[in-house]
Amino acid sequence: MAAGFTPLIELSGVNKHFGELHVLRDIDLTVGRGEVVVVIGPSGSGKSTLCRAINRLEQIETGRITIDGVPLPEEGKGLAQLRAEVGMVFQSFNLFAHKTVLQNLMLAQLKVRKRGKAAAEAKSHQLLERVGLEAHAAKYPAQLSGGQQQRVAIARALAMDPKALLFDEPTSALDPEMINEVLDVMRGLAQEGMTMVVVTHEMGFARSAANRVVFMADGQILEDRVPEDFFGHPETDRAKDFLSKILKH
Ligand SMILES: Nc1ncnc2c1ncn2[C@@H]1O[C@H](COP(=O)(O)OP(=O)(O)OP(=O)(O)O)[C@@H](O)[C@H]1O
Repeated sequence: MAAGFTPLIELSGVNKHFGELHVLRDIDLTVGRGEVVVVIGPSGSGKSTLCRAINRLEQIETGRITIDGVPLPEEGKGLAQLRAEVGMVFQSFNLFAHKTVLQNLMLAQLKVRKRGKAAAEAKSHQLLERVGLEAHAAKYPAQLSGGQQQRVAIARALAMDPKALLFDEPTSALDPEMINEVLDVMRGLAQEGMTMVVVTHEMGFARSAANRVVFMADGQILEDRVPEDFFGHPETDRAKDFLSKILKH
């Protein structure tokens, strides 16, 4: 964790296998309140699995994950609450196709947050305004561009008043011209102090918005440093190799 932050998300000694594959190896990671941690690394290094483990979309075998000092709940109500408090934004948006944009934003507010209809509706409109999509409230996801759908997904996560947001390759499914409209919303959140863990291949975002860059390879965290240090002087051969390949593109 960078200096000046207090811990919000803590992983210690986390291990997970998929069959023979040791996908998370003794992961220790602390994310401070208000900190933006960008997770990068080669394909298959365990970045998504790490992100999903924090939201308990993947079960870990050994180790401990806590949010605000409280271990992740096992199941049931506590799990829905966790996923509200630590929202996740996926590569594929995961909006309900048969619901309007407004309904997508309202659903979990009514069901999980137990907000009244008027309060949920007001909050939804306010967030749609914030991500620049107020005019699209009555549309269905398929009527929006990918970038717009992802901004709806971010607004939906924000509607739960999360303590933190996890982003799993939020721009990987987007056409290049739409990437920035999503990254701009994320930069805004970072500036406002949202705690964020972001798995991404967008190195520009990592450089400009991250407090720390976590570099993973083969299920391990090999480097965990401030962006200037990581990009300026990567320490491990794996990171040097990764950066030389990715920065060529
Ligand atoms: N449900 C699963 N069952 C079996 N293997 C899986 C499963 N999910 C992921 N894996 C494997 O675990 C490894 C790590 O996957 P993960 O998606 O966490 O990597 P990643 O670093 O996010 O990769 P990418 O950048 O390609 O998304 C990969 O080899 C992947 O094929």
